[in-house]
Amino acid sequence: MSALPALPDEPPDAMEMRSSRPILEAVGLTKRFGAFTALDDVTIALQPGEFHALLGENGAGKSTLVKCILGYYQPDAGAVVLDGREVAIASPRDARRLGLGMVYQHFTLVPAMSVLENLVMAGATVPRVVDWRTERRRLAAFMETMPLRVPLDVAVDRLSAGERQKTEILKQLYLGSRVLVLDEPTSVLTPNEAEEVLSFLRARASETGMAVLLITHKFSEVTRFCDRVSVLRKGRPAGAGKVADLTVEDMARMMIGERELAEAPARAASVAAPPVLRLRKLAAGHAGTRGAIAIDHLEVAPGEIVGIAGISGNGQTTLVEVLSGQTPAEGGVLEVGGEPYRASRAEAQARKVRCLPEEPLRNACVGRMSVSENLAFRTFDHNAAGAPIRLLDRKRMRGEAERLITAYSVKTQSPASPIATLSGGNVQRAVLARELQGETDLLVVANPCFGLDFGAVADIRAQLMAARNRGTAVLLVSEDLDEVIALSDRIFVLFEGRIVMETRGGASADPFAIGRAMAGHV
Ligand SMILES: Nc1ncnc2c1ncn2[C@@H]1O[C@H](COP(=O)(O)OP(=O)(O)OP(=O)(O)O)[C@@H](O)[C@H]1O
Repeated sequence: MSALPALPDEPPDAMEMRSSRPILEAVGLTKRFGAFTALDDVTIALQPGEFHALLGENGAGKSTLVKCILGYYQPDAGAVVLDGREVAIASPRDARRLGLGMVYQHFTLVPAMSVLENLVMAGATVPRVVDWRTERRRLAAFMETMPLRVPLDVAVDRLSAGERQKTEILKQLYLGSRVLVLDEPTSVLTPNEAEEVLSFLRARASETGMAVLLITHKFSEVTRFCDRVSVLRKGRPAGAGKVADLTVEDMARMMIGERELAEAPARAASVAAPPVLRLRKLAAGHAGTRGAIAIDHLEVAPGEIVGIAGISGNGQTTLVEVLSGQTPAEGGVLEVGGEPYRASRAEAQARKVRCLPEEPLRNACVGRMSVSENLAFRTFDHNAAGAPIRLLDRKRMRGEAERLITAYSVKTQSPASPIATLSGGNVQRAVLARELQGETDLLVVANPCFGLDFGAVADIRAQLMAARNRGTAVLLVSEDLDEVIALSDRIFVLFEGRIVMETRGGASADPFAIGRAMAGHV
């Protein structure tokens, strides 16, 4: 949000001055899942000291590629070459021993252990008896050299999302990773934290010769931090080059080919009407603890999008859990359509309330069940006319699933595939497809575009605006401030569980004022 500071002195292609032999090459990697080829003859080379972006739409094969390199999957063809020599990487442990590290989108730290314990225990070889005094001294000395700060003795579950992400990165540096793969590392960071982390890693790569492979959906991160880019489309190489020689449009075209993108419908004028959702003095969670909420007053009317802006951990999750029936409210008023609401499945059905929670694979799907079954969660127990049925109508379920898969461009091998085998972005599309079916009076969405490629972001924002224009009341809870501003009619800022600011959305919103309120400065 603030003006971006200058990049480190070294020019982007400084790595060309160094040895031209790549640290790491993945050559002709192919990976099949049954009859489906997720990765087809992909080659990528990382030079010492370079920051290399890996781009591709959801399901393009980015995670599969890095999982093949890091020993999570065994490729069906191709080789991984390290310092000019082919290496066998049978497991993630082998990768770690070779100095190949990864920072995932989800956290891999042990929540109950301290930062110190996590970093020491992550070592490739942990002695049977740990000399904690020596380990602490060594780690403290290492931390002294790091501009990223996290407290060593605090349990990881007490850290903010940003601190956890920094701990994951510090862990990899402490382990001495020479190649670092970052899977959308900034998705849980505030704009300032993202800037801090990427600037630091960029400088570190230039200084030490470490190569960084950055998986991202944000073009601004590519143009600002990366030297080169490789693009995948449908599992195949779709282009590569120096970032300095490419425009954002060039990279976008490589990703999507000739396809055209959805255009967001214009915001229709709204008509004054009584609110669909009404909260008064709503409390949930243990007062005074992280994540607890105490919301004085919040209303969402038909045909409006109300955005809840806030840094992760300020009560958004609890709010969505209360509205989706996962956490009970401890006091106050929660009404939908003018009546008290407890968010049971029957009530949600009757009042036409739909919800897209955070982490939909965990919170809104059963991973081992098929895409078709997951898409039918709302409808499997009644027929097309809405009457209850006793026997599952599998034919209708499959037909409906095929319709939704096409309408929402969900990439799946078949409606019968377990939903857990879909890429993250495609799970998100599938759940949104399910939740937007039929008439919806209230739609609660949490971080709807998290992890989505730019084409999917355009599709989903268009769907949300269309739902609003049809008269649905939409509560949009998002950590992406740009998204909240672009979509919302009104914005509320949540800080430590309370609404600390209300303002208009759209072009008249002041992102700096909202950003200050998000940080508690009002
Ligand atoms: N274990 C698996 N079994 C079957 N299919 C899989 C498996 N893992 C991945 N796939 C399929 O392989 C394709 C590539 O998935 P991958 O996760 O590599 O995509 P991605 O580019 O990382 O996407 P995203 O940006 O959404 O994370 C997808 O169509 C996915 O459904």
